[in-house]
Amino acid sequence: MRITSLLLKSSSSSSRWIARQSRDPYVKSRSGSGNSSSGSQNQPAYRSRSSFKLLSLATKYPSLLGPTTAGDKKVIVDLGAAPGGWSQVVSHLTKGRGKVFALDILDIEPIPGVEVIKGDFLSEEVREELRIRTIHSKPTSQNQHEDHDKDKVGEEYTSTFTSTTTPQGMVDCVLSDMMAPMTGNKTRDISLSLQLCAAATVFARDVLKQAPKGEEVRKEKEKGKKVWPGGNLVIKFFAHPDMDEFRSLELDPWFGKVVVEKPKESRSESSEAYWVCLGYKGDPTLR
Ligand SMILES: C[S@@+](CC[C@H](N)C(=O)[O-])C[C@H]1O[C@@H](n2cnc3c(N)ncnc32)[C@H](O)[C@@H]1O
Repeated sequence: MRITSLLLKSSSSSSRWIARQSRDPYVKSRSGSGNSSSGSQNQPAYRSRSSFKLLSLATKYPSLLGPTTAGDKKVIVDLGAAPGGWSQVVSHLTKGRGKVFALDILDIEPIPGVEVIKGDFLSEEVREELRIRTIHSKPTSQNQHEDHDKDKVGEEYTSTFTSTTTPQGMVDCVLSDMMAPMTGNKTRDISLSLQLCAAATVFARDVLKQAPKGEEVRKEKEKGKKVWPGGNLVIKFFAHPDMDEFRSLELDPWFGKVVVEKPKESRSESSEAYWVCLGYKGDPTLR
């Protein structure tokens, strides 16, 4: 194909993209009138269109960012966080009282209360650094690390946790909106996406708070609704039979409840969806 036709092809797809963006209400409200710091009192401006997907999920699942215990500080990990929309939402919903770790290969402009880590999540060293940072995060009333308190920082503290097993997770919620650049080759794209899902899942198993044995699910006193006391995981995936198999083997047995969600803000022509995994129960073979 000649380069001119490639250019023509890309310019017509660019115009389609621009037209679609200008019609998209979530793109319009993302940055107010072009100023990303603008926004109303109730609805702050967010950096990404994707922010509205997380807002939608958090509205449907009020304890998504962590079991709602008054005064409890949440620890939340945001994977594939750039430009920072989901972290802004988390910071907003936790009223700045949570501890948020945002990781991406790309730069993320600072967000108050959010600790940014730049690195490739598929690198074992990067995952290990993030895991250690979550262990150093401020303990919550529920955490079971009282013997690893703040004065145990530095080498001793770190070396205690350099093994791949965390005795008890510190994290209330792991969010993954990670998405590798699409190559157009479906087999390759699904395989890359599966790799990211697998890395996020293994990491979540290592760091999430685990529901106490025998208390994996309970009913709320007032409304009689079911609640899952363990930590939660949200992962973006692309619909494919391999993904269904991944879910039934790697997610369903480990969580109290796993649901597929396609927020209305997610474009209908995209095969993306999210697994919302509630109530981490731990290794099914050990229960
Ligand atoms: C859809 S965007 C995330 C948008 C973000 N949730 C927001 O609201 O601003 C997907 C992100 O995944 C990141 N990503 C893809 N592969 C990654 C990897 N291996 N490690 C870290 N980040 C990765 C990309 O750099 C990209 O910023």
